[in-house]
Amino acid sequence: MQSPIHVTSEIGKLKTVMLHRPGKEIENVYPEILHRMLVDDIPYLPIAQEEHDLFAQTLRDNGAEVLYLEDLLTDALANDNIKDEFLEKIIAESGYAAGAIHDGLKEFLLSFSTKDMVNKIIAGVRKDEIKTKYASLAELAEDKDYPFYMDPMPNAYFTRDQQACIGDGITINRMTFKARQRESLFTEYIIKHNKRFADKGVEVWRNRYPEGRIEGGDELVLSDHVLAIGISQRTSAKAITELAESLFEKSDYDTVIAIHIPHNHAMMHLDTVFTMINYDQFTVHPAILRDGGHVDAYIMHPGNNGEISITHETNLKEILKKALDKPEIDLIPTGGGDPIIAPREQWNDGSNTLAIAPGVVVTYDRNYVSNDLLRKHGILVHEVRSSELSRGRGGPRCMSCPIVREDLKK
Ligand SMILES: NC(=O)NCCC[C@H](N)C(=O)O
Repeated sequence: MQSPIHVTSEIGKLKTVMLHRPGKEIENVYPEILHRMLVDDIPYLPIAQEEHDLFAQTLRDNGAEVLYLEDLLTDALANDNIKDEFLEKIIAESGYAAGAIHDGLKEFLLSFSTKDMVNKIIAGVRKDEIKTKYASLAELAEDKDYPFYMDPMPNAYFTRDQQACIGDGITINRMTFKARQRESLFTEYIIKHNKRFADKGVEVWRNRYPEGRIEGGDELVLSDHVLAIGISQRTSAKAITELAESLFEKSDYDTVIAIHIPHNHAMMHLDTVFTMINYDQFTVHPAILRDGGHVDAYIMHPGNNGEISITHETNLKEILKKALDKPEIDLIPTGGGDPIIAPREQWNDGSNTLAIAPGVVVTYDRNYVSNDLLRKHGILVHEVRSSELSRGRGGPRCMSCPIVREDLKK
């Protein structure tokens, strides 16, 4: 049976992609919680939505089917029993497994249509929106001034991270920070219960329950047998090992390149500093390269007796040449490598390009130095508006989860 998920590269023509249109969750962020919510500023919602609609239209204009996370989840919850089970889980993961607040939240959320309920869960539930029949002292007195029972999910529009499609399967991710952990429960329900995916042979390479942390921004599908993964602020060596074991056992993937990157907010995932844009071309933020273009990379292959063999290599170009079987690799530096322009444009996701076909990318318009350089290297660049979307600290790759891409010609 043909899986509804099929992604064997970063660059094959994009056929189907999942997005989330930013909603009220953006307006439930205020300065005191910015840091914990993993954003650096508060986007102006009407403009963020306009920009996001233009991004989605750019993808459609180039032949991609755009699916929205909120619609996929709504359809997955069509059956009342599944909706009830989902509500129990999301309320428990929000901190209320039982009790008056649990009951109040459930009654409140069930008063909406399923679509509005999904949007409400993403937006967050304020304390003054529900009435509880009885509240314990802890519920009344602890965190009295905190306004939410259910926190908003302002990062939900970065649909890259909650999961990642690899080959005919998916990783449903255990995310690092509390602010994002509930988001991958949505993916679990979509894969299990949305008719497009349920019982259609989708392999789950790794689900959200093992201990190791992993996020899709670190998972780069370089080919039909090579995966690159960031060892980063968001993805641990443990999760990478578990994923490699699963892929080597169950899929055609035989190479996992784990690349160590700085562990900080500006470079939280591998795709904030390194993306594939053509058969032999990549964007790279110069700050991850030591003299002579070196990184710390660990190349993993299936070894003997189910073990994994690991070699340490450092020359990024050589690693990529070998993994992709190419005579040369063009590494295009963000901001031309300038000491001010490169970090400025990287901060606003100048390295975070989304390839929609080999040599064709979508980027933020604000990173004009990097965009011009891409053009000079022969890349076709579709720029999208980015004043507000970029405030969430993610770019076009972060905002998209490819579900189907065309295979590359061999
Ligand atoms: N793949 C990505 O780099 N996604 C960007 C996620 C930004 C979001 N504010 C976060 O910190 O998780």
